[in-house]
Amino acid sequence: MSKVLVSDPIDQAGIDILSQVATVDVKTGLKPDRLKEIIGEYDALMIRSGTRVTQEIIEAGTQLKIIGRAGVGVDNVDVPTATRRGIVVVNSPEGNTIAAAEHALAMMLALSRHIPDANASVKRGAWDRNSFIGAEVYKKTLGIVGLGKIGSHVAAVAKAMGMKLLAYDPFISTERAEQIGCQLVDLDLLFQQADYITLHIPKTPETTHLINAVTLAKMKPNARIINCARGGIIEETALAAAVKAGKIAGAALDVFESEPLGESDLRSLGKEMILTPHLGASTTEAQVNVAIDVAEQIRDVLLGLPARSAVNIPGLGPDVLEELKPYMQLAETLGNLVGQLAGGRVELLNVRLQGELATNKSQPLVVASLKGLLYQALRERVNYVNASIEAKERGIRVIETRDASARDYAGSLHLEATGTLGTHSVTGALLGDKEIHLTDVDGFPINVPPSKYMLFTLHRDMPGIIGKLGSLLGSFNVNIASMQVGRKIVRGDAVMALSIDDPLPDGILAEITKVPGIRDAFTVTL
Ligand SMILES: NC(=O)c1ccc[n+]([C@@H]2O[C@H](COP(=O)([O-])OP(=O)(O)OC[C@H]3O[C@@H](n4cnc5c(N)ncnc54)[C@H](O)[C@@H]3O)[C@@H](O)[C@H]2O)c1
Ligand SMILES: O=C(O)[C@H](O)COP(=O)(O)O
Repeated sequence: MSKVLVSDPIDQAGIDILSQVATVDVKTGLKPDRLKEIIGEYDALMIRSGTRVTQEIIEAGTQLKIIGRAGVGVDNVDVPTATRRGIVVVNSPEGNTIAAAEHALAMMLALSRHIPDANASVKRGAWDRNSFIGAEVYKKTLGIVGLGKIGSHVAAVAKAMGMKLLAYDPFISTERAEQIGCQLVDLDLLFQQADYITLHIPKTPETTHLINAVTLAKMKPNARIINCARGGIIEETALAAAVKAGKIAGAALDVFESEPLGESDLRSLGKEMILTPHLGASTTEAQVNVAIDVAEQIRDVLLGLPARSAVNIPGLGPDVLEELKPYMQLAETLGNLVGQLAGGRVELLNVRLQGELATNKSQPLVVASLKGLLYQALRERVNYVNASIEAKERGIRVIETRDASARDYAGSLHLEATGTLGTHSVTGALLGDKEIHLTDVDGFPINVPPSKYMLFTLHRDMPGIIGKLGSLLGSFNVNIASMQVGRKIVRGDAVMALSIDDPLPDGILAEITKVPGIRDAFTVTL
């Protein structure tokens, strides 16, 4: 039975799902050294933001197949190292969207009305109404940086509260922003005009310290900043200084450069600074959502099925996956076949996506083709996660073309591999939407389902060849299950595809190529 380590607090709903297929150990608060010591026993690791999954941890996790992040941000996981080692990294992109958006809105209102400090003062026994005069958000300008899932929900609620919305997000269109009720502006204008600024962007090299002494100086003295996205987007010392000096009116932070927050100037500020301990996703509803979402994906991957929200398999979202699933198998089979026909070291793989496959959505088929191509060399070590990297490291160039006009089948895939021993090609399609058929080998039309053991010959189309080959195979006790010849012109060159019941015994290929008229022969195992 597989083993899963859960190293951060996860809702029981997720543990119950994992327990259907694995032994689950919940060990939270592990020190990095201890995690490194034990991770080698586990097939899967489930985390939140508390566990840092570094290169060292991943390399010690020799059995790891999947790392599941019960939440959105995977910045605590060394994704490139996981990818290189073929470990799927999954998250829950939407499970805590509402929780995080509501926390940002709560922070905005709490900051405007000094709720945390007013509450603390009443609890201390005071009744001080004058120190807590607030500001209304109605008719104020909210600047939203990052108009993705969380930013969009914040926009919808803020609009209903009567706020004017500005947004900065270089990756979304003006039309989309307008649909959400936001005016898309550049960052400088947003900084200059906003009364409230809320951050909903990932932490990237571009967004690190986006809020710093220079950008803070552009803001209005009554501006208030909310960060429920990621620590490090704000330069904390510069923010503390700006708030202390009254250059801006305040800030509310849920996330910090280093968590848990250590000694910090931020702690010394009064009611103009609200700090929460990374609570954005901490609602009962969000924790159930993310736990179920990620546990289901871990379960699927442990059962050999693909994950729906893998962050390191490009383009393989749930909708695409559902549509492409049968074609992924086709691509893998063709990749494996053409790799064996080409033999030697493959240097170039041409992938032609034809008919209905000639859409941008079909990109994962290129990865699946590479996975098949590399299978003979890497066996179980190659998967959808690391196939592209492994191919690149082996110097395999990939050329991807699309031909929507190919009409023989609804969709078909053509692979051509060029290697040190020559060039070979195969084409395949699905019959009845799921049965794989080879429809072409080296330019010769055939129509056969692939089987585990196959023999292909290139020969002259002339009387007697089939009989001679049959007798030869018979003399080696090889049973033929099916056989088909593909040719372009009568008595020209032809291809023969045979399905055989067992692997071809050693030495027989050389005998086959001695049969007059047979130019070449290839045996493959699929
Ligand atoms: N505090 C919490 O507990 C909590 C909970 C959930 C999510 N988060 C964080 O909130 C952030 C947003 O999450 P989401 O689910 O909305 O993500 P998302 O991917 O849906 O949206 C992010 C948006 O940021 C935009 N963006 C990227 N780079 C940008 C840049 N340089 N400038 C401006 N915009 C840029 C993207 O185009 C996208 O629209 C993430 O950092 C996530 O980790 C925090
Ligand atoms: O990226 C996220 O999903 C949030 O930061 C939530 O983090 P958490 O799961 O540790 O609460």
